Amino acid sequence: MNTEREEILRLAKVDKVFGGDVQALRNMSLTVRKGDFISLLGPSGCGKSTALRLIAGLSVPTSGLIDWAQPRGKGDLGVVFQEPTLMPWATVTQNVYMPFRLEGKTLSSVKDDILSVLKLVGLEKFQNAYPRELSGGMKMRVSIARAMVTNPKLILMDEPFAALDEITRFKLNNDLLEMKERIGCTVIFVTHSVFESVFLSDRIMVMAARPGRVIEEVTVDAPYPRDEEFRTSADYVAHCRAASRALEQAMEAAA
Ligand SMILES: Nc1ncnc2c1ncn2[C@@H]1O[C@H](COP(=O)(O)OP(=O)(O)OP(=O)(O)O)[C@@H](O)[C@H]1O
Repeated sequence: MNTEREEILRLAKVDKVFGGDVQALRNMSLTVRKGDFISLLGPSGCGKSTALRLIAGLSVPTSGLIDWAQPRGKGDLGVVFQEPTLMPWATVTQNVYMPFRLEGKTLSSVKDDILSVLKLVGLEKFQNAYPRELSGGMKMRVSIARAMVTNPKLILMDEPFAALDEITRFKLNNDLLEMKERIGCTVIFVTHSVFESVFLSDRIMVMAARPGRVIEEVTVDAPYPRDEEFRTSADYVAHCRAASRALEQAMEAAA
């Protein structure tokens, strides 16, 4: 990990308590630097989505701080959910245009940005298609394009590939890393999957439930770009073993 890279965001001792007694997150600290690919890995209920919602500003911490290094502007944050959440009545282009529309920009002024992100996700031939004409993987690509189109400082992804079949998921994992290389974005990615977290991330925050907390940070120091060769390498397996062990400890800690 290169600590020289520009800092984007810092969480310091963040707690989130719901309804006075559900401690969804305890004492979470995390520094996010430009270019990081960080996974939040843990069992159901360990506070992964709560952490993303706090970072997105959709919820406020009960205590602790969430500090952006620079004031966050519109378009500085992209979010991808497990469901693609596309507007069924709108074309691919119109769906990807949405974040710009919220910024008050006209479609004609951002057409080139939309085309270039659709090329990035491999959907330039589907600009005028409607969501019902697309496969699950293609819909997720549109959702990723919509999150990336404003060139945000940070992209939050909440189990985006969990509902997809394994082959589509592997392909999207590969493509996501390729996109990250090409546009140099910064990602926080929520997943239940050890294999996915190791393939994608340079840092894995392994979390435990009741209360939700980070119990270990696993560093995946394998270089990018990563491809199918990495997925079958001894290095990959060794990192998966380390992350699995940390996850087992997380499950034991919550038992
Ligand atoms: N709005 C809310 N009100 C009350 N409790 C909540 C609320 N949101 C989350 N929780 C509780 O906080 C804890 C953490 O939830 P969270 O959804 O962040 O976990 P998660 O790790 O993302 O789980 P999953 O992997 O199942 O999505 C859980 O016990 C959950 O029931």
